[in-house]
Amino acid sequence: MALRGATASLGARPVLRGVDLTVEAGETVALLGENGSGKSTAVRAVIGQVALTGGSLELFGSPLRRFRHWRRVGYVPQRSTATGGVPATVGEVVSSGRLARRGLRPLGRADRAAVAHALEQVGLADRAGDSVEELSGGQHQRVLIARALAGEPDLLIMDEPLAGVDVGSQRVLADVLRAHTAAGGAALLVLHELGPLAPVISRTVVLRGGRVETVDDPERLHDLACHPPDAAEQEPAAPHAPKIETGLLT
Ligand SMILES: Nc1ncnc2c1ncn2[C@@H]1O[C@H](COP(=O)(O)OP(=O)(O)OP(=O)(O)O)[C@@H](O)[C@H]1O
Repeated sequence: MALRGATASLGARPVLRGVDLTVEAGETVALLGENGSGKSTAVRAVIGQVALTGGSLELFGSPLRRFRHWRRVGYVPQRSTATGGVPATVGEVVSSGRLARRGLRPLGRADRAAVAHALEQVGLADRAGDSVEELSGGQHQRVLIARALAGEPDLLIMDEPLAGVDVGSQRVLADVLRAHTAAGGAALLVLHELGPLAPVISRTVVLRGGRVETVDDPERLHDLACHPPDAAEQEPAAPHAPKIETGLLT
């Protein structure tokens, strides 16, 4: 996946102002930055939900206008936008992740196996028959992750997957990502903090004001990404800070 010089506006507001962002097979890239810096807009541009006004987007080597293999892309939206009051079981929600693959055909054996595997990966194999309304917030998030995994995507995109999620669920996600990239998949995650995901992040990209921020001092990544500038002196840097994106992508 490659965004190059991407610009986009929401209403009259320019939100992306020249973003370069690449994610290669086998990589997990974290997109960080302050509230309103354009992270969600950038990932929504990658899945075609926000139109670019300039620059380009390539998915698996094809320019967006020629790209048809959406089944290769799995998306986990910000939790609050995804599940408002839909009465469905965990199994039904996760099965909907197969839609792009099977169209309107009934679930086949491969579909059922993928759904079962996805539920197992997120530790919800025993909850398939439960209503999603009976789940906690963190379990809800796991369901959305399982829904994306069920589609067996090559590129997994998640918008703030750690929001409101306990350490146990964060570790589950780290395991999911490890398995995904070990199998050659790629992932792009919008995050506010790396937390337990730090060991599985290959690269971080920091957005500020709709542009990729140059981070000269890797020690300051954590502060630049997660805290307002005036808090920068108070917090230590993440112990295993991954490679920092400099804004000059090739
Ligand atoms: N529908 C909209 N119309 C106009 N402006 C919008 C709209 N949605 C978001 N914005 C603005 O676009 C900018 C970027 O928003 P975006 O959601 O991409 O930021 P973000 O980095 O994901 O923030 P957060 O960390 O708070 O989720 C913000 O200034 C926001 O106010």
